[in-house]
Amino acid sequence: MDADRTGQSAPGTLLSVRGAERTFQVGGQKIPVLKGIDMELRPNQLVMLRGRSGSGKTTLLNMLGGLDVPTKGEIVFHGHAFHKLGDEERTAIRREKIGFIFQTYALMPLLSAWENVELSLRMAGAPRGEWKARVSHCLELVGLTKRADHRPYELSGGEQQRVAIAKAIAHRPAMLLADEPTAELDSQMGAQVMAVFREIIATENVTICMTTHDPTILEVADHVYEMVDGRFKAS
Ligand SMILES: Nc1ncnc2c1ncn2[C@@H]1O[C@H](COP(=O)(O)OP(=O)(O)OP(=O)(O)O)[C@@H](O)[C@H]1O
Repeated sequence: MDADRTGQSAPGTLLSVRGAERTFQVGGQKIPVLKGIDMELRPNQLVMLRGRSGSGKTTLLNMLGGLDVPTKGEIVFHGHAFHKLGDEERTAIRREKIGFIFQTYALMPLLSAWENVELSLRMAGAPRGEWKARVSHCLELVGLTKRADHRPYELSGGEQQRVAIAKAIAHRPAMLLADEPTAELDSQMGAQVMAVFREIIATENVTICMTTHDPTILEVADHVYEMVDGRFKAS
């Protein structure tokens, strides 16, 4: 990779965002959604983005994961300057180093929990000989060893979200991005998901950045960024 496409960030930084703006063009109109974001993610952190609906959390999360690029500003992940890379290059980095978790689990309905996690290793191109041990380890981490043969419809919402977490970490990403991962869960199941997140950070060398509306789970975060109308409120 040439020097132009690599980025420098401070030592110990996994991801850095500098002056990021995102404007969408709708019809003839320009709509500014992110208006100058600066943030940092360090290894083994749990970071939360909170803010009202429409404040720009999902737009930012998409940029952190290289699904979208800023109109202006810089995003450097793991030494890769996302703002200078094309779709294909960002996709390749994403496949290898980033995991995603969504509000609505995103599992394959006809596959068992085990097969869902295995699919993620298959897609990442992990050697077949490693699948069994890794799937088993990931399901154990999320406390679902006994549910390995169940299909999503045979699992509770919280269990399905934990399968989705096992699936997202199977290929050993450095960063996990989660958009409202507890929004569909009751408070007990939400707390279980947060406990799993803390466990994964402690044992899998991963940083998690998630959006949330739920004030009760903010206290487990290492850092909270509050977003108001496309900017971070000073904390
Ligand atoms: N592709 C797009 N084109 C035009 N406008 C967009 C696009 N994506 C997002 N927006 C607008 O940007 C604003 C922020 O949306 P975003 O989904 O980032 O907010 P959010 O904070 O994640 O909200 P929620 O909590 O409801 O998910 C909204 O007004 C939305 O309509």
